[in-house]
Amino acid sequence: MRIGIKICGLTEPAGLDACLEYGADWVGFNFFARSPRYVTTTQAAQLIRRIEAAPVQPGRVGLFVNPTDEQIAETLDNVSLDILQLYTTPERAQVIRQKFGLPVWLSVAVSTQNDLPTTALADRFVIESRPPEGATRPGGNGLAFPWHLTRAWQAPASWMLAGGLRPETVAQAIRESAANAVDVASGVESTPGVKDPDAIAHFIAAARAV
Ligand SMILES: O=C(O)c1ccccc1NCC(=O)[C@H](O)[C@H](O)COP(=O)(O)O
Repeated sequence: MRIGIKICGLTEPAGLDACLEYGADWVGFNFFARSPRYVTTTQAAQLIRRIEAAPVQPGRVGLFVNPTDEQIAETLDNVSLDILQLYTTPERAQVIRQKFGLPVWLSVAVSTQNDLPTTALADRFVIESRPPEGATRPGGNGLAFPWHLTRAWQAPASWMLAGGLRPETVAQAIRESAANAVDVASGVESTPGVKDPDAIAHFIAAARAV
């Protein structure tokens, strides 16, 4: 099985170029202003020009936290995205999907088995750790949940595993969770918001070797 890999929160060319060189399937651009990985639409559009010049192009995922229609529309006017990753309710995600005509990936915060979704309310679920009390953002906290929780789950749609993955843990996480796709942000960074090209290379190699 080939594991799908998303590297999230690209902010600068070196990190993006590593994703292109080592073959990430998707790259994520974070439009949540309070994130250390936040990019403006101008920055995202500049990075996407590098993708457009590449021979093999990863999918472009835009990440939004409780966005208004206006925020999404303004972003799509300036940035060519393939997928919207949303931190919002399933109902709102459906409305956004209808309105903008792009696949929607819905992030789901998990700490117990009961948190796992049972109906196909998105094109894909991003199954990630519930943020700790007092967290200032709903994702990108570098926190893992017990990976075995997803093993017996009858997933109603495609999904990917996220939260606290690192080059040295991703293989174990895939085995324990039975995920066929993974998502990482902070685990491949040298400092918050700056990707480490070597860590990206190691993460992708480790995941693909499972
Ligand atoms: O990265 C952020 O700062 C962030 C802010 C708000 C919502 C989501 C955010 N990140 C999401 C991701 O990058 C990933 O989907 C996932 O949460 C993995 O993050 P990490 O635990 O850092 O690998």
